[in-house]
Amino acid sequence: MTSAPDSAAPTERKLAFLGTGSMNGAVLRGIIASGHNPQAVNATVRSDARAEALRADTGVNVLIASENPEANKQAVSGADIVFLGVKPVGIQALCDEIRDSLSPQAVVVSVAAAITIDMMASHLNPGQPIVRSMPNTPLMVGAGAVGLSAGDTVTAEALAEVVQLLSGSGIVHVVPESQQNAVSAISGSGPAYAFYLVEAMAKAGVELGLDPALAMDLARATVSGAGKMLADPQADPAAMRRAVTSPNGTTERAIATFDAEGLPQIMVHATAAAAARAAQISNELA
Ligand SMILES: NC(=O)C1=CN([C@@H]2O[C@H](COP(=O)(O)OP(=O)(O)OC[C@H]3O[C@@H](n4cnc5c(N)ncnc54)[C@H](O)[C@@H]3O)[C@@H](O)[C@H]2O)C=CC1
Ligand SMILES: O=C(O)[C@@H]1CCC=N1
Repeated sequence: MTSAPDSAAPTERKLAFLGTGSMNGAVLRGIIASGHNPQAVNATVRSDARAEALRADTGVNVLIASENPEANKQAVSGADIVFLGVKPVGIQALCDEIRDSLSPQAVVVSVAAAITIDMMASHLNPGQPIVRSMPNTPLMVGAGAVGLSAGDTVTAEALAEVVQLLSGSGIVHVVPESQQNAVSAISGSGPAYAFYLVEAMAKAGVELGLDPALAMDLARATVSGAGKMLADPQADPAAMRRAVTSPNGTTERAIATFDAEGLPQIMVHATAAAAARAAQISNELA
């Protein structure tokens, strides 16, 4: 068992982000926006352009892995918490690469879909603390959702530290690892469903005769505004929907059409397909 050393203040703890693309970049931006010292953070990327953007946005130390073969190893040296942000197919090779550069107490947090704690453990040193997470990109604006599952060598204190770190930019739930594919299908992929809804609403507006730019502006502002209303943890989406739906009015006709054409069932099918794909990727990479 390991425990998080208490030598540094939480905002000074050394962090490393390996593969700082869309998702790990969103986690990093959320953590920096919530007050973590950027000088305590190393991040690796594979392009100069991404390195420049990340330095400008966050002030963290950026290493370019495509130019420096030691970048990932250097980034994790002395780190307390290491976020793995490459595609699922690359996680195990990344674990092999950094295994002997990690401090034995460093908590390895993967953001990858489908990669189990056991799959990572077999590519890291025995006892290395491992957390499997499923975050989402709204973390970058302080409105994310994260599911976390801890391996059995992660202490309660170390898990609490990861929860605290991410809680500054979203809600965090600790879930059994067996539920991670479902979390991925709902909140990991979910921002894409909301963006897809905006695209569909804008297209529908054009069908109704609106100018495309106007239709997109209305759709974007509407979903964004509804999202802000939902940010209150007490918000009840069904009650909020009813408040918009006048009896025998216009909204009622639209919702009746969604129901008649099976939108709730489509959501069940779509998320089942996403979760099944995660299980399939696990099997392919095991
Ligand atoms: N994009 C999303 O909304 C979400 C993604 N995820 C997970 O996040 C992971 C990354 O996905 P994205 O961010 O979408 O992909 P991405 O392609 O934007 O980010 C991956 C980054 O890693 C870099 N990279 C690859 N190998 C590297 C190496 N050896 N060293 C340093 N950098 C390296 C790539 O250049 C790229 O910038 C995946 O495992 C995915 O399952 C999880 C939840 C949501
Ligand atoms: O599409 C994917 O596989 C990743 C995992 C959840 C969101 N993006």
